[in-house]
Amino acid sequence: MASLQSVKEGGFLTATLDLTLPFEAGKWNLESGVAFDLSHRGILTITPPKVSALTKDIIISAGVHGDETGPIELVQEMAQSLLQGKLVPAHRLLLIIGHPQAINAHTRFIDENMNRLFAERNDETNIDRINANQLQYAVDDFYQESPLLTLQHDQVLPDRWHLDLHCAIRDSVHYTFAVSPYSEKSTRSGALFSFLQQADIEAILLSSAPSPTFSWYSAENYGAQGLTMELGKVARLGENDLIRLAPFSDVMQQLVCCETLPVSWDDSATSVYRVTRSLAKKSDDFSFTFPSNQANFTFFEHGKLLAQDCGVEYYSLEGGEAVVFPNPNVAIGQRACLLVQQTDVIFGEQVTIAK
Ligand SMILES: O=C(O)CCC(=O)N[C@@H](CCC(=O)O)C(=O)O
Ligand SMILES: [Zn+2]
Repeated sequence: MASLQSVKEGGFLTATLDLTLPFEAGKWNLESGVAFDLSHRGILTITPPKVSALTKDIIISAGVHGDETGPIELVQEMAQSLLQGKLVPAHRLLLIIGHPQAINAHTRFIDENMNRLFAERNDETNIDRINANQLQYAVDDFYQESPLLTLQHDQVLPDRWHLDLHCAIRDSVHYTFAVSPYSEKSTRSGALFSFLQQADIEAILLSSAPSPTFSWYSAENYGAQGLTMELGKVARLGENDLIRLAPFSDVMQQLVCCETLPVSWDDSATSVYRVTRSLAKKSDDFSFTFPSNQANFTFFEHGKLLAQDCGVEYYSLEGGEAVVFPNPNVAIGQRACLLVQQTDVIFGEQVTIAK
């Protein structure tokens, strides 16, 4: 079946991954008034039948890492329901399946980690860089060409969100968690944290420095409520336990289809961590003192030797630290792990760390 027809019938993922067929762009409407614009492979903009000052601009992306397939299945499920008219969105949506070549190859990336390519426009010397640029342009177009911009008064920007869905390589003390990228902009709203709690996300990590990730790109450049969502553990396409992700999937659907969600916060229901340090790999000598499959959020008491790199030793800080995303095999210069400590937050229109 031609790829555009396949998307119209709900096969967004299948058409995105079929690289034997040339890409065919298209725009169409459903009787409900929902409008679709397939502008590039894996990039689908959906406009609701009517917009108001309460309408959000929401990006939901998956497949930035090709082997993280549970989230890709969630995006396909949502796309299918919208394309077949079973769900009617209340907000503008950009659905993205980010890296078809890596998904087809069942690998995290082809030549280099695409989720480290969002700090700037890239020289297009490999497919990861070409795709990262394509995603940057798609985000730019979606936010900059929003009809919602004309509905806002006093230079207030539309309410922008970006959920970049991933899953973890290793086991984790918290099966689901979110990473909130660092930005000087107001990108940690009470509504965002309330959404995470309603969706049963177990923990939230507050980054303390800019990162070259996709969700950071939207937060930093567009003030979006951006998150990297870690949803379970990697498995092959079709072999994911989506039941465990059902609370998240349900509330994500409500986010898309309800004009507003109730906002509330219970300090005891979600663990919040602040990133104390990001350890960068400086040489091939880098090693951890624990196994490479150590679970995310494993806690180390103060003074424990965690890693060494060319004679420099890294010990856990006062109060102890937990390790997240430990990976000694990253490219030199890249993050080998995050170290985090639990923190209290003050909940309000924006969420801040309690000093
Ligand atoms: O499990 C792992 O080690 C990696 C899972 C993953 O891809 N995580 C993201 C987090 C991005 C962020 O810090 O916002 C990544 O490493 O790109
Ligand atoms: Zn990932």
